[in-house]
Amino acid sequence: MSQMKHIDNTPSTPGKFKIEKSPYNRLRLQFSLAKIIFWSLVFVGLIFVFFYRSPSSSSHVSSDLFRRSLRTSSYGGPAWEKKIKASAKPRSSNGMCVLVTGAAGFVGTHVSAALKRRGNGVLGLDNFNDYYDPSLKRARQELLERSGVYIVEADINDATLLKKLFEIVAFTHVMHLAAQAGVRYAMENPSSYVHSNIAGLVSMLEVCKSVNPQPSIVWASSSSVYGLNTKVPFSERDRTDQPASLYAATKKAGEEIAHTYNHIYGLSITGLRFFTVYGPWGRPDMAYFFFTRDILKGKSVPIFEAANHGTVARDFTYIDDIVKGCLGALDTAKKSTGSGGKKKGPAQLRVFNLGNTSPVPVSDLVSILEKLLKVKAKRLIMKLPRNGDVQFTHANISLAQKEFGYMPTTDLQTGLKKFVRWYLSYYGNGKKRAQ
Ligand SMILES: O=C(O)[C@H]1O[C@H](OP(=O)(O)OP(=O)(O)OC[C@H]2O[C@@H](n3ccc(=O)[nH]c3=O)[C@H](O)[C@@H]2O)[C@H](O)[C@@H](O)[C@H]1O
Repeated sequence: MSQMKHIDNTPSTPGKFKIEKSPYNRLRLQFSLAKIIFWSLVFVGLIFVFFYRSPSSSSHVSSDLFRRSLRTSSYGGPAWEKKIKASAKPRSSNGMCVLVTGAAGFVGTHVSAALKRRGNGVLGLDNFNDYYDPSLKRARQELLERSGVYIVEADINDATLLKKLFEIVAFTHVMHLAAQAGVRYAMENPSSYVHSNIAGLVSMLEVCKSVNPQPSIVWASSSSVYGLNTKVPFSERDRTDQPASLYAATKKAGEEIAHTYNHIYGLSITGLRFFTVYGPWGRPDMAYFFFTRDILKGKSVPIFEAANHGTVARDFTYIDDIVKGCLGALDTAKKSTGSGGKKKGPAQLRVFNLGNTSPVPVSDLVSILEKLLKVKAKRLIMKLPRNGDVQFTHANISLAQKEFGYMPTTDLQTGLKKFVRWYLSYYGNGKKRAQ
């Protein structure tokens, strides 16, 4: 301290000592100080405004996120509640009543329609984001509306809305399919995966744990959690700690989050690891879909190849088989044991592979499409990019088979035939094409 005092009192120049002695100069110094502070504040303010408003800063990502998924349309009112109740009403009084998130998505549409067909009450929820052509989602919505399924347009991060839905309807089950899909897109827009697959999942589980009665939850995990695992076929007991993409990492995180909510709150939770699901009304970002579009357009088709001409293969699984698996999981889901945020006893926690058990090389997929479309593909062999892809997937389905009789019956040739028929009828034979 005494040393500090010494330093403070020692002028670096004799002149400086004199300035501080004169009252006039002290006034001038205070005035200059005030000026410096003023201009510093102006400068800091300008920097703040620049970064806050800059389109290339991180705010771009958040505004993009907002545009893509936080769009929650206005809701409420007696007419709105009436629509919800009508959609969610099961045919028989003891029937299942299911909230399907991601209902305008590929799997969500098929599962919602199947549940409604067999007499369950179904309410859809979807944010209709533009990850891929939203008009396809709107067309799926029309399809569902015709069969009596209403879709509420909102994001799963909107907890107020979720709570409101549970106030209107005591859902027995939640089929949680809303997610940011796609393995490669995770490098372009990583925050969208965190937003939907992690924050969105937690938002949904938070509401489910606090309502009374708690619903049973079945949700979409992914074959991608096996990542760099090389032991085939992939079994639920295999390691899943080497994800190759952020998509896979968020799905793996989802499985751990599910464990936590099961453990603390007694929620009954079943995760389904889907293996490359394809079929009519599918996702335009997936290879079989845009290969079809590009073969018809005469554009080249990039076919990935592993090192040393290694085959890249997928356990492509047809949508109808996946729907059967989803319904089987819902039907065998036990009740949650907690209520109002408190656990009363141990609850069911399961994970199942839903695959086809017969991987097909991507080049064979292209050959099948060529035959069905009667057009030769312009093949462009490319090195498997290091952006999230794994070389192969192959499901062991014995667990799902044992638990609820899951047994896929559609081979790739048969499934693609149905897909191509739908594609041509939906987009027209070369007239209206997928974007
Ligand atoms: O099972 C899953 O959990 C995931 O399945 C799906 O991922 P993937 O199996 O990667 O499907 P998809 O992109 O159709 O590529 C198919 C094949 O074509 C190869 N492929 C792909 C693109 C390309 O340009 N060329 C190519 O050869 C590519 O290497 C691959 O071998 C879902 O998109 C994902 O959301 C998730 O659900």
